[in-house]
Amino acid sequence: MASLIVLKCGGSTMEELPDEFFATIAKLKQDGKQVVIVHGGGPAINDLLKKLAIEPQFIDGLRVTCEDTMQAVEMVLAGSINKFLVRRVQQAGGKAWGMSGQDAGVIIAQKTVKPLGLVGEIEQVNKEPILAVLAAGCIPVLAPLGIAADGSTVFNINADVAAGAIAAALSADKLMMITDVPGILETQEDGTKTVKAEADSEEIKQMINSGVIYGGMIPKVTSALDALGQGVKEVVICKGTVEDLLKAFANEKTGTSIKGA
Ligand SMILES: Nc1ncnc2c1ncn2[C@@H]1O[C@H](COP(=O)(O)OP(=O)(O)O)[C@@H](O)[C@H]1O
Ligand SMILES: CC(=O)N[C@@H](CCC(=O)OP(=O)(O)O)C(=O)O
Repeated sequence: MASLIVLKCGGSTMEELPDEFFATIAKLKQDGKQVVIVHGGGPAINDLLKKLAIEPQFIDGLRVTCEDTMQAVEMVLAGSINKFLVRRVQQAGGKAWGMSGQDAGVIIAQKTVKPLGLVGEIEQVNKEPILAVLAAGCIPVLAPLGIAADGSTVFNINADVAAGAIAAALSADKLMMITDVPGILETQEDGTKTVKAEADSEEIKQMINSGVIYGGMIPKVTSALDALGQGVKEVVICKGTVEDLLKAFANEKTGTSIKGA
């Protein structure tokens, strides 16, 4: 298959990604590149919970998900955000096929043993439905939900974790984590912040321990390392500018590049 890139679009970017972002993806697809989008939606879930008078709660960056919260998560991720992205791709001339990890059993998950309620841990990713969507000439747009093996339960899955597992199952050439910062930032002695061009697993562990990497960046880098351990060639953390996309597909450096040992 042609080179395949998984794009994880963070909820933090939903209102920021310009038309040119989607036009570039549609053009890359026309040129024979394979693109799979996995999206988040944390801020939009928080907005809906606020309207429902439910206080969002997180442990280590993961949402504590009671049944009422799960309903809101499903509405936002599989509903509004997923279809918003489908419309953006189609407005840009591409053909998008929105689905969640529940559909066709793409993400089989089980309830985490952590005290997080209906948060799922991924047991298996079934890549065939994604490959079928690609073969149909469409761009798969996936919401990070999982389904129990017996079909009984829907689970909330962090989008970075879902994107890493999907990239691994597809043996993607690259996983691009598109977020609201241009890469992993480090503070220099003079106080300026610079993007770290490359990071390996040792450096990442040190940056987590020293607090340089915190909050929402933690699931990104841990999922990146997991994906690399499972055969993904490179993970890039970046803002997803048109330049970032073109460089990534041309195999040039952009943002922070994380490579396996
Ligand atoms: N070293 C770091 N460099 C850049 N961002 C960092 C770092 N450590 C933590 N972050 C935080 O991670 C955030 C991105 O994660 P998150 O808010 O979960 O975004 P998304 O919705 O795109 O997944 C940044 O906005 C920043 O606040
Ligand atoms: C278990 C868990 O935390 N799920 C996330 C799923 C969405 C997500 O990850 O969105 P971002 O990419 O915008 O962070 C949540 O409920 O917020």
